Amino acid sequence: MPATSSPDGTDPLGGLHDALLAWLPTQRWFPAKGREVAGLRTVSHSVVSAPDETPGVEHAVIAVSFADAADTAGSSEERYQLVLGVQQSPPADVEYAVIGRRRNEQGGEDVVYDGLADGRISRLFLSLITENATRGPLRFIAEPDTEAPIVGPGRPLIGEQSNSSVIYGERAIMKLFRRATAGLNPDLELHRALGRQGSHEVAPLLGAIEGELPGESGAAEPMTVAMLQTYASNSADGWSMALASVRDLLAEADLRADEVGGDFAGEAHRIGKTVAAVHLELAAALGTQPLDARGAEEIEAWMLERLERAATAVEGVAEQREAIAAVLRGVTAAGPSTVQRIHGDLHLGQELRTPTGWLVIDFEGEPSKSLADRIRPDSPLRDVAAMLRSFDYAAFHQLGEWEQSADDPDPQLERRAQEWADRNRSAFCDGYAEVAGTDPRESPELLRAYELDKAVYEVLYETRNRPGWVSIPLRSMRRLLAPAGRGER
Ligand SMILES: Nc1ncnc2c1ncn2[C@@H]1O[C@H](COP(=O)(O)OP(=O)(O)O)[C@@H](O)[C@H]1O
Ligand SMILES: O=P(O)(O)O[C@H]1O[C@H](CO)[C@@H](O[C@H]2O[C@H](CO)[C@@H](O)[C@H](O)[C@H]2O)[C@H](O)[C@H]1O
Repeated sequence: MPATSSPDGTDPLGGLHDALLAWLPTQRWFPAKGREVAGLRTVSHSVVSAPDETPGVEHAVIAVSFADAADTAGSSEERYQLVLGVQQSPPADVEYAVIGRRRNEQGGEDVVYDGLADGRISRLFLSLITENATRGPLRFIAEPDTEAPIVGPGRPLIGEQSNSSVIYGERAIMKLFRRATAGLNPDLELHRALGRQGSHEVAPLLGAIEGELPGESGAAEPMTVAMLQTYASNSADGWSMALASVRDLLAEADLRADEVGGDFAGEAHRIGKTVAAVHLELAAALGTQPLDARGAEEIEAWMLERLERAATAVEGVAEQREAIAAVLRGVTAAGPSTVQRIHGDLHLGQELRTPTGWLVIDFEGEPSKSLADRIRPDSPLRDVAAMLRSFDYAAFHQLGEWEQSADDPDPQLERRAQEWADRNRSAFCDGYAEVAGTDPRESPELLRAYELDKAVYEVLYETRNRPGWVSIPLRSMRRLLAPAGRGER
């Protein structure tokens, strides 16, 4: 059971709470930027390093409470995991990751910093995984029948991320899940299931770190701390590739989407095939079940509840509330279908083009959903719809940079962006149908409901994270509501 305080009864992170409160909003993975933080408490704390090891390594879970409990995620307290490095004089290259200072048992002061910034700590974690070691409440587990490369220190991944990853010599990548949630993380669960299914569509799993989280009753519950997988070197993500293609098209005023050098349709087709293969493998590994009327009502109720939250937060949604609800009701109107485990938050940035094909990454599901909701079987059309949304995003997000003024959009540019989106959405569906054996476009009501639900989610997501982007899903919402599925953008 993780210690919640030091042996003398004091909170070992007590003196650091103010420093943590100042540090957290500066972290990319902290999703609650802009929310009013009411307080912080230590939920669990344990020492991971052996007594003679330098630097000291600690694992902690903190709970951050918010003044605005009516947040879009609806929670007033969120739990996060920390790996801390502790040393009196840490090397200069971790200075940027310093959180604060804390008195030590010798009467001196230690520097406490984000441990993943320290290559010595990431190297220690990698070797503990290969040894199947246990340290305090943490269990380091090598994936059976695989061998993690023993390489030097990890280097932190710099970039947009909801968690924190370190890369080991272009051979392996370890992701520390920042949100602390009891239960098996679906990213680990589905990578494990797909890997054991022999999937070529995901990067092979190499290991994991599991820990414990004190539950409501005080009893410890298992929790996924981190996941180690093969690093796909020489890969490019689908979002960057798609943006380059749209840029080429917008720059070539006289050419059609199929005539410009950077046409993406061939890749969109391959991505469609890859996503369908993942769905078939997930079905084979974890089963499918028929979606009866009750199940459909539950999914629909969830969508309608999200619509209410979005309508309360965003005027552009409130104005269209009834029309949106009518489309979402397509879920119960559509008749029987099948559900299974799916990705749950698919987009072009979750797909990596390697020299041999596409890989799908990050099976955590939508970050704002509870674990129970993220692992609930759902229609594969949710993933298909999310990809269709992503092609729209890629097509329209650069338009602002090309348009003379947002109030005076250039209809020619809009037409060209629309042409790119249509071409790639179709290519994706063609590829999907080829492998899945069923064409998603043959279920138009359900597909439209899932697409609109995703757009509603995106309006909320962008309002909170990237307000400058909110017009992208708002425009798509108007298009999806237009009578023939086409309209004002
Ligand atoms: N197996 C992998 N090989 C190469 N790069 C990867 C791999 N997994 C993730 N990445 C890179 O790390 C980034 C973040 O990974 P992701 O799983 O999406 O993290 P998060 O859940 O924190 O958003 C990705 O956008 C990609 O650039
Ligand atoms: O990658 P995450 O699992 O953190 O997913 C969240 O962030 C995504 C943005 O990074 C967000 O995706 C939205 O923006 C994408 C372009 O940046 C676009 O391709 C997607 O279609 C759009 O939904 C995702 O919704 C969110 O959950």
